[in-house]
Amino acid sequence: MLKLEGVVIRNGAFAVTADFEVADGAKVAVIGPSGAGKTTLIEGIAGFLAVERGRILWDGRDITAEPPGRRPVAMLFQDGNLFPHLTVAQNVGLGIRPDLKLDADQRARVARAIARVGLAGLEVRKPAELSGGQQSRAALARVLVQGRPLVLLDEPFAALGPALKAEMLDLVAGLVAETGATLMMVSHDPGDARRIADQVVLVAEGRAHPPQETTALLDAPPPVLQDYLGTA
Ligand SMILES: Nc1ncnc2c1ncn2[C@@H]1O[C@H](COP(=O)(O)OP(=O)(O)OP(=O)(O)O)[C@@H](O)[C@H]1O
Repeated sequence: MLKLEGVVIRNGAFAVTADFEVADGAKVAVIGPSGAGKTTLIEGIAGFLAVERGRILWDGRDITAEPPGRRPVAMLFQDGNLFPHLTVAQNVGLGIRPDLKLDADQRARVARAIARVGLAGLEVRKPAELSGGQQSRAALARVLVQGRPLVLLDEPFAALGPALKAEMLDLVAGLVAETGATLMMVSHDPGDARRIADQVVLVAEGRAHPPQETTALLDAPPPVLQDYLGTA
């Protein structure tokens, strides 16, 4: 279980506060107005931004001071997920070892992850030789191969068209269901939350609110969310 205990995460002059728990295996969308602090929250949990106050716990273990690579976290960013000079297999292999010195078992794990996201046969291609959707799949394979129990996505599919985005969201939902991982996904689209998230963390006015049931929140949004959704 992820627990944020009186957490304050700072990003320059801006700070976001969070004090809540996320249950194991939950699928949580992080939504809220632009600039409200969604990325700040996710990067604080991942360890790319320091926690100024409070503690982050995973299964009771204090991970507040751990570097990103030691946290139980795999993260997918908005862009720049793939290295252009490396093949699909090498990009995925980075999820296991940054120096890419993989043994036979590890190479087999890479192959399985690539097959699971539907890219079997494309292992030796470079990112520029893939479509946008295929690039997203390769980035997801790298998340999968890490086998981490907490998956953080920061709007990784924003550049894809609606049909392709829906396909990728369903793939993400399937992958986390298979592995039992907990998912937190930043999105600007409430439709994404309805599609795969059972809960929503609303980030607004410098505060990340505790997870609420997706349909209940989106069907009866509080004023700050109404403004954002344009339903006020
Ligand atoms: N490096 C930085 N230094 C100072 N302020 C920053 C920095 N990065 C972001 N901010 C500010 O922190 C606030 C929160 O940014 P953040 O990216 O977390 O918001 P967000 O909710 O993810 O926004 P968006 O939906 O537009 O991506 C914003 O007001 C932003 O201007």
